[in-house]
Amino acid sequence: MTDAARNTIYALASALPTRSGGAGVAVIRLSGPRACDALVFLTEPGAFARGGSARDPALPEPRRPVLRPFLDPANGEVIDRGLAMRFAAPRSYTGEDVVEFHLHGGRAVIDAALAAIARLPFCRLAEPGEFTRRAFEHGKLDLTAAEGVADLVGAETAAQRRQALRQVDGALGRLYEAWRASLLRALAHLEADIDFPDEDLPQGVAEAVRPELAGLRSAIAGHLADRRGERLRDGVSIAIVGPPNAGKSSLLNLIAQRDAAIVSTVAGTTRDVIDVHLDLDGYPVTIADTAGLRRSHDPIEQEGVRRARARAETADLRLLVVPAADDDGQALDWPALAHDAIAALSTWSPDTDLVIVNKADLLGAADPGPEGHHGIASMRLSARTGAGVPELLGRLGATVATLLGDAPGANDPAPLAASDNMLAPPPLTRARHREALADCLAALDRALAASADGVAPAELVAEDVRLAARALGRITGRVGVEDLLDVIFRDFCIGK
Ligand SMILES: Nc1nc2c(ncn2[C@@H]2O[C@H](COP(=O)(O)OP(=O)(O)OP(=O)(O)O)[C@@H](O)[C@H]2O)c(=O)[nH]1
Ligand SMILES: [K+]
Ligand SMILES: [Mg+2]
Repeated sequence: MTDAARNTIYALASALPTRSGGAGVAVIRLSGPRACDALVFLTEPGAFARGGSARDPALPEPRRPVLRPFLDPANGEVIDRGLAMRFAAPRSYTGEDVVEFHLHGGRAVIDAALAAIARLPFCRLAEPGEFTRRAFEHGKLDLTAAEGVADLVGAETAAQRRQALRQVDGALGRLYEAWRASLLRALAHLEADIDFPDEDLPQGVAEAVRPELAGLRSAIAGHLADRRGERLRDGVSIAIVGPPNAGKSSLLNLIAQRDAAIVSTVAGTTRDVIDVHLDLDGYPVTIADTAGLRRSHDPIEQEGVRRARARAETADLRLLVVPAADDDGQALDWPALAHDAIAALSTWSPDTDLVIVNKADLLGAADPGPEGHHGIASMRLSARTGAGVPELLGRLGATVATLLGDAPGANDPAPLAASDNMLAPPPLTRARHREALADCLAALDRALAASADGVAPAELVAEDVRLAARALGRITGRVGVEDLLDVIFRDFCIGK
């Protein structure tokens, strides 16, 4: 049988069993023209040898699970007993005939079941993302919703889950399609002018579509300027920076609740950037510990300081840690240390960043120090005793919520607390969308410039409006995406 004929695909849809054991249930999914034949062959003794088919009486009603033995079609051995269910095309996830088996989740069961399916000559193992790709190809969802499926499976926090689910439901796709529809309307006007140039129009058509194009331009520019969706998908990035031995790694370990970074009395211990991913009040954050900022002759430490600076510059939020005392308990001039560190980096933001005066356990109550540093608020804590850390986390949580466009506390388990945010237009979530929107914006700018003088030929404006619409169509998958599909679905894992 040729590979093209093996177009009924199968895969384990649930997680692989780990070394410590399997889950209670494993789900194996098949999709394609002969999924129902597979169901019969895998559950009806002797059917494979007989050459039975989907018309076999053994086929259950669609969407009704039935308890069946799961057989090896080669020799009839019962591998497991579980639920079998089918979905008839087009009313299925992929739009094709789909069959699901719910078996026991142990490794031996899964291995034997997959090997049994592989013996059916018309079945092959699915590629990563192939189920969702087929769903896209059958018009079940647009590309943004397909990407939402991958994000939903990968979501680690409540806010990420909400954003991904909204995208699966098509909110982002609808926004882009509405923009595209308004471009296509403008294009239709322009084309009418091209086709019937002698009609006496009160005003140049190119000029007449300007308000619509200008409105769209500002909506897209606003959408591009909003980084909340990407921050939520990728995690808000927090950089811990400061002079050597300030206790940066100690603070990271305390927040992470594990020994992620080496702590020692030696100044210059940390060299690489150490990232820790955390769920902060339901929001995803990545906290980076970095090398202490100082001049050094050691090329490795120099590279560490370069990386620390680079991370601090690109982070969404900076925590500048300064020590209030040295290891012998001698008070240090920490305001001066803070001043130097602030002067050494260019990207400080009083809205988000904090100066953390660490080793407060060594600091007499007598030394409150200045409250603000170049407008950046400060707080004291002790990475040794943990004093002040809950306050820090509370403040970080509120700042992260604000960065993501939520009211502080919106993620608290209150009824539909985030509903306000749900009514706002969905934000941009991916670099792929950003690139296409930037192309769209550039084409719109050209169209607006060409139509500004009022005498531009409609053809000229129409061409750029067409390009702008095309750029939007590529986001949802309406136009010219064949070349993109392999890249997009490669990011999925097998079984999705
Ligand atoms: N007393 C006291 N000591 C602390 C505190 N935080 C850190 N230390 C000590 O300060 C020393 C340096 O801590 P680190 O966490 O390695 O400091 P760092 O800023 O990561 O240092 P580098 O990576 O070398 O830049 C260690 O001996 C810690 O135990 C604190 O709150 N109080
Ligand atoms: K150190
Ligand atoms: Mg360190």
